[in-house]
Amino acid sequence: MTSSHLDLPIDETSRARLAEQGLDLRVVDTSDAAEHTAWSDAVNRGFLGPAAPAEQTEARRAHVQHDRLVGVYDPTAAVPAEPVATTHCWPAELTLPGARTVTSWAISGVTVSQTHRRRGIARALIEAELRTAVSLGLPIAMLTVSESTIYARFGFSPAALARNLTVSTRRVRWTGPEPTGRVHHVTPEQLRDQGHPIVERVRATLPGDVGYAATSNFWLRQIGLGIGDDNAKNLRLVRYDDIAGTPQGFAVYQLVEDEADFSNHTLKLHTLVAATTDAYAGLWRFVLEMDLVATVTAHLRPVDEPLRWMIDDFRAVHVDEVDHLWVRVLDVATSLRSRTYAAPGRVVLRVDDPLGLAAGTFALDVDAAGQATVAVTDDAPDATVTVNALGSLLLGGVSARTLTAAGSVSGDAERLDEMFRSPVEPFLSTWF
Ligand SMILES: CC(=O)SCCNC(=O)CCNC(=O)[C@H](O)C(C)(C)COP(=O)(O)OP(=O)(O)OC[C@H]1O[C@@H](n2cnc3c(N)ncnc32)[C@H](O)[C@@H]1OP(=O)(O)O
Repeated sequence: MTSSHLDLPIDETSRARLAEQGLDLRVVDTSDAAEHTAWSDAVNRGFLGPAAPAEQTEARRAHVQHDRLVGVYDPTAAVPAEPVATTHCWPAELTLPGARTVTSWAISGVTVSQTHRRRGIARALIEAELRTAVSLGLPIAMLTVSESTIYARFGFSPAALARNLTVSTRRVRWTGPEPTGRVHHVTPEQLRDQGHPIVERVRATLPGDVGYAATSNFWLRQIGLGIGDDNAKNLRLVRYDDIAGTPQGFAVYQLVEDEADFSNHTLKLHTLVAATTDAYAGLWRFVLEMDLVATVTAHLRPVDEPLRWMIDDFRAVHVDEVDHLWVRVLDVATSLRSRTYAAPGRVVLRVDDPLGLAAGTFALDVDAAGQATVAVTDDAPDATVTVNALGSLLLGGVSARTLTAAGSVSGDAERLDEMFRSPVEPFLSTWF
């Protein structure tokens, strides 16, 4: 990296563009409680949430000390200290196929006040963050989205999908493996220490997953210890230990009563993380066979979830698929080098990028072990891809044939699929 993300100055191009509108683009000083509070209040309002109590906002400040917060300020606004637009970015580890990780630029907290919308402020902010990531030497930017209509224009594309499941548990008989371990009810404090190492073990091999620290609000909110979590009291936590007593998985859920029929509860499964297939079976079976429950809903589950192959009624599970992790390649050679490939070979890729950040022609040579070397080349391309398509292909979960049909890939899709497809479907297990 050329510089730390905390001391890199604000992007000059976007600063100048917004200054023409009388707006001031700057990095928020997180050591200044009032400045952070004003930024945080703007984010809450931008995402249509309630105002947060002062002590919660102050507690959150500790969690953003290593992040880059940006605000756009309008000196003519009635409350000029409160930004009219925000972003929140930090470097995070993204897993790629082959259990490789690459530090990428996570972009979050993108809001523009309703009073200032549709005059190019979000565009200035996003383009600034892309150039910031390039300045930091980070090859990829990534985000999760509130609406799937916003980010393609900036070169992002869905790279890991997710599923929401609804299971009619009365139709289900378990036909999967007999779990050999044991489920324990645990406290949030127990899971705080025991659960995060399991999350890390899974993340290390799961393309699309993104790392977060054991002290982060991302982790703490999953187990009911997040700041200002009104729902925490409703959460139930279980841990799965293998036959030797080693924790191998956990689940977090809550129960919702049907007031007309006490035997008709819904179990909302918030999280189920399993580092072994035995733990996976043990936790799902526990959830599916709970008395007084007729429906299990599970949000944010992997596309290749084995569950339906472990019960006798495939149609007891209703599946809804959504986009989840969006990826934007900034440095093609480093991105392509940062993963392994399913088949050896050579492919010359031309990458088209309207923003000009990643455009070029690159020769990808993969050896018998799946390791890549990448070089800029003048050779004729075997395939041409948009930068959006490259982001989707990079994680291995979207086929080049599909993207050819969609018009974002042309050329030798068959060879791209042989090389790029991942045996594990990419999945991001959190929101950010
Ligand atoms: C990673 C994240 O944080 S995801 C969260 C995104 N934020 C939200 O959903 C909060 C509520 N919405 C907002 O705060 C704002 O409406 C934003 C951030 C979505 C857009 O901000 P604006 O400043 O109005 O966008 P801006 O004027 O820069 O528009 C940029 C482009 O995106 C388009 N665009 C903006 N918002 C939307 C939208 N909601 N849906 C589709 N297109 C959109 C514009 O038409 C424009 O297109 P063009 O440049 O190709 O002609």
